[in-house]
Amino acid sequence: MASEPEVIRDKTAMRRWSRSHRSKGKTLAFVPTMGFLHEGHLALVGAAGALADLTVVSVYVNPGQFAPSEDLDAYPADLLGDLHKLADLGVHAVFCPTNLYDYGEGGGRGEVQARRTEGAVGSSGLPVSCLEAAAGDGSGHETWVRVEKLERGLCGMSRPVFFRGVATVVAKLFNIVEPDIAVFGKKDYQQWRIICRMVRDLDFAVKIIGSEIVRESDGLAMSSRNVRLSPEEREKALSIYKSLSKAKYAALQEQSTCQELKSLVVQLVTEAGGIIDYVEIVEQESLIPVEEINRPAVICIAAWFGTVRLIDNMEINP
Ligand SMILES: Nc1ncnc2c1ncn2[C@@H]1O[C@H](COP(=O)(O)OP(=O)(O)OP(=O)(O)O)[C@@H](O)[C@H]1O
Ligand SMILES: CC(C)(CO)[C@@H](O)C(=O)[O-]
Ligand code: BAL
Repeated sequence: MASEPEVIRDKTAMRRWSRSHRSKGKTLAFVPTMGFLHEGHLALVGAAGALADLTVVSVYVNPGQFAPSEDLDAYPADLLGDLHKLADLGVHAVFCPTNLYDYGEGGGRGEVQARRTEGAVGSSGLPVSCLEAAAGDGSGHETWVRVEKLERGLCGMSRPVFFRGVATVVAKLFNIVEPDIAVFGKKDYQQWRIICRMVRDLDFAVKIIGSEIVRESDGLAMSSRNVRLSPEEREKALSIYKSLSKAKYAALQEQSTCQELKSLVVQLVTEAGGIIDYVEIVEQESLIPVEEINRPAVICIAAWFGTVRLIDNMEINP
């Protein structure tokens, strides 16, 4: 039986742990998560375990990537359950930071307490994240990593603070954990591409692995947010997978135009009762919209079912 992972809550202790193992020649693979782990996460952890001597998983719901109007407070959590699952997989350390944005007296605000300030805007006039909203005037943490073009479209349209928050927290986690390899899921396709670009552009010495989407047996992409769907919404949400599969078939067999493919997905999801945020077909690496599928593309969707916003995608390789 595998031994229990070391649970580390302090960022300095995390860096010390990593450095002590790295100084003995061990390689580290890292899987960042927001917890409430499901088989999708566990597949990433399994992939990570095969790629390095030691595996570190972080469990942290990052206020810096949620706008005050989003679902930070409703995000599901089950740390004990997560630790059991990670112990079964032989994970070596679980990083659950309590001081990620704490820079000491006078230099930071400690961890976020008050999170919600609807419609908060920063001094730049741009919407702020729950991190700045909690600090009141945004004077705590003020350094942000932005992957300027890749963050604009798709989820970036309706979540304007999301990707700078993700890029920033992942950069912080990389600086603390100092992994050799990090594994991200392709379910969050734009996020994965953004992290790859950030690592390239900023010369992080971390190899990024993109891991395939893990689905429920009926096709719904696994997501921590699925637990917030009612049984009826869960049924309706299946229209995402069904419509993407039909669109992929139509792209490959019938050479439909991208406009036709997008209309098909919009129609099927809307008929099922979903509210479309976006449906877009983009190049796999640049995420630039395409008119015709004559090169590797990916069809991406975000849609609401009740109060739950789900994302999914399917790569199309002509
Ligand atoms: N079904 C899945 N297949 C593959 N990777 C996944 C899947 N679900 C999540 N991941 C990956 O796990 C990592 C952590 O994601 P996260 O903790 O946000 O889980 P999540 O299920 O995506 O939650 P939610 O979608 O509700 O935010 C990310 O790299 C994400 O892409
Ligand atoms: C990468 C991540 C852990 C950063 O908070 C998060 O966006 C996620 O779980 O996908
Ligand atoms: N998996 C993406 C994290 C988020 O939606 O905030």
